[in-house]
Amino acid sequence: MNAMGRQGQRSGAPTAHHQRQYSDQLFDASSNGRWLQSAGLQHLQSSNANNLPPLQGSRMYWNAAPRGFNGGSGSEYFTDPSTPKNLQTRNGEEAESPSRFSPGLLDLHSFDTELLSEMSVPALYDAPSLYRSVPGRSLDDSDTYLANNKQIGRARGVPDNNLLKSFVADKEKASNVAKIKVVVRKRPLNKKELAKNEEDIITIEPRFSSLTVHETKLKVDLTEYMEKHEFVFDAVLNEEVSNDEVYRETVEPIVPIIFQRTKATCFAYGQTGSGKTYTMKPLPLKASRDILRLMQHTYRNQGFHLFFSFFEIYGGKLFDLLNDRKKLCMREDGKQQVCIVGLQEYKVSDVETIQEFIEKGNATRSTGTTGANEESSRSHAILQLAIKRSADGSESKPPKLVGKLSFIDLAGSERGADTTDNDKQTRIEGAEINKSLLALKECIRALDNDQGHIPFRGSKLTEVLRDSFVGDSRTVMISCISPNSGSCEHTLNTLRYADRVKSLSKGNNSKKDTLSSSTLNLKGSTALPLSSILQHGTTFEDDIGDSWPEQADREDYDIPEEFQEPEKPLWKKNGKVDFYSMSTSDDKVKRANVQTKSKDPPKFETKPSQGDDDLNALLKEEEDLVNAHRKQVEETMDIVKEEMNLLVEADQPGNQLDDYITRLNTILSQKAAGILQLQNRLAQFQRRLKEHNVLVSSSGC
Ligand SMILES: Nc1ncnc2c1ncn2[C@@H]1O[C@H](COP(=O)(O)OP(=O)(O)OP(=O)(O)O)[C@@H](O)[C@H]1O
Repeated sequence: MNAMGRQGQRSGAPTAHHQRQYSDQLFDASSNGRWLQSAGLQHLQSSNANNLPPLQGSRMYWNAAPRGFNGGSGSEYFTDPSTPKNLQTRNGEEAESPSRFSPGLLDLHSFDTELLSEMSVPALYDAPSLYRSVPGRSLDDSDTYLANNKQIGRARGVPDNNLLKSFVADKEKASNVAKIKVVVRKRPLNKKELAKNEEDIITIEPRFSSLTVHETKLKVDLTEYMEKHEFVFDAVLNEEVSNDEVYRETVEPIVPIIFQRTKATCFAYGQTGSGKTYTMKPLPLKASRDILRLMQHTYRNQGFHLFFSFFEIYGGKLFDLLNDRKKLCMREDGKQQVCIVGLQEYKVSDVETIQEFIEKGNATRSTGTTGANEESSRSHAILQLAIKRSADGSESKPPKLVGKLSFIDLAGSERGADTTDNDKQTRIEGAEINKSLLALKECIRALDNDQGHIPFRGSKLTEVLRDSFVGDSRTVMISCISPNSGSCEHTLNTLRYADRVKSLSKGNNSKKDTLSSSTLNLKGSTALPLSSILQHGTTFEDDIGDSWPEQADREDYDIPEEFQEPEKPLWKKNGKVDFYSMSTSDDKVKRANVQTKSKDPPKFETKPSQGDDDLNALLKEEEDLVNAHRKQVEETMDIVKEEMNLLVEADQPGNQLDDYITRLNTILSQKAAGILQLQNRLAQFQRRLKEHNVLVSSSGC
């Protein structure tokens, strides 16, 4: 049975729309080989489209159970799908016809973002609780303020001084909302895991937005030891955190700024069964509620409208979830802007209608069963809330797009290696999913790096999201992790992915060259010692008031010194030792202490053991340094291996993948060169230590 059959596609009567057949891009297997060769991985070349490695999987059967976004709990599903055309609002009125504003050929860009008269971001932003979880708080609490807000209804007029000031202040607040926010959510152990007595290997320190993965490893002699991996993110949410709190931490802060010509994207990433759908489900409805409130209060009578669309990307193809899974086409116009041909967009003005649409869409989504999740999303579902505005307040002309909030429930990042089922369809699904996850990561990196070229064409997902990534955009990534020991490797992969996405997000978006950005990405994957962050003075108190605190500057403790400064002489004839500057803050503290000591006039050490002690301590430091770098290289190798797996499974080369491999190779060679340099230094040091010992013993001490 083909993919479509298995999805139970409906043959609902298509509405009359312009459609253009989209033919999937054919990928050149030879270029697949090229990038593998460039990475020195020719042996993986056989893993191309015609010869994929057997993907294992515990996916047993196809299951078209509805799932996806809705406003309810994880277990709520839509049970009574009706076609959107027949949708009625609660008060019996018919919902706006999709064709009223949707011309059938929906060009995501044809409605140019309107040049709005400058308008303040609602003072909702003033509430610190928007950034920190306060139980029971909702936008309702702000209604009184909003109703009295003098800016209401004035924004279109000539701004007076205060309004202007307020606008500037609000604008600043809006720009304080980081371009990329990475939040991690841990789910509780499930029944299966509890029954198997699986351990919870994740500890969370919410105060420092940090978490530790406790990985059990085996030594060569087969004794067990524990390796700790520490990570720090913008926020880390433990298993007790409610969906309301997740909303407050992630989406609530960006809702007001989509009225400010911002396009925001919120997506969940993680292993299959880690809680992505559970997390994403309630967010769109909560956001719609807040958007409608803002429209009805702050922006009342200002011509704003909310539009709703919901579609999925399955196997690289687009399907309208609100129009009987009608196949959609994507095309680029002359300005390289993406249009989704035939996507139904509905004007909505009440929460009930939105909920019905969400449920309707969820009911239509493609799901399957994986080992970790009986109802696994095998597609990326994209729910978009678009804010549009009628230019002159009248509805004679189509309204223009002002801002957009996209919610993406990504398909599970189950790796080929985890699946035992190697049926072709499953492999194609897996390859497509991995390809898009990889492409998404690349786009986010490129964006945050302000790179001129954003590799949107890496996948359908990124092509579709193109307009959410250009211009003034915000991205919230929620990384979902499973706590059980059996998921340790996946959890580490998810956290490394998240860390690499985050590693470039310092809020300043300064230009960085490709190489250094890649270096940072890779560095970011190395677990950050909490101690070093604390030493940088970042405290919880410092973070309060700053919604999305910037990370401590990683360069301070992550860039190997040998790449920054020329080597200094190690040991001078007068017996005074010059110390290397070290790369970690810990080491810097040590060095500072040692240097303070060495300010005293050097005394001739009569006890050889003292000099030896100093030198031995130094030798130990050198050894530690070499080991640290070796570990870093090993970790980098792990990352490269993981990326390679993804690339192979994604099975789609593309130019950006070539570039990516080249960058990884460069970083690896740099790291290897660094290790070699350190080893030479160590050997040199050992020679000098020997000389020193000879000197000391010949002086008769
Ligand atoms: N934070 C949580 N609290 C309670 N239950 C949760 C939580 N997160 C997930 N679950 C439960 O775990 C199961 C799997 O979650 P979910 O379907 O959201 O995973 P997923 O990451 O979307 O998987 P897939 O990628 O396969 O679609 C569901 O039964 C869900 O209700």
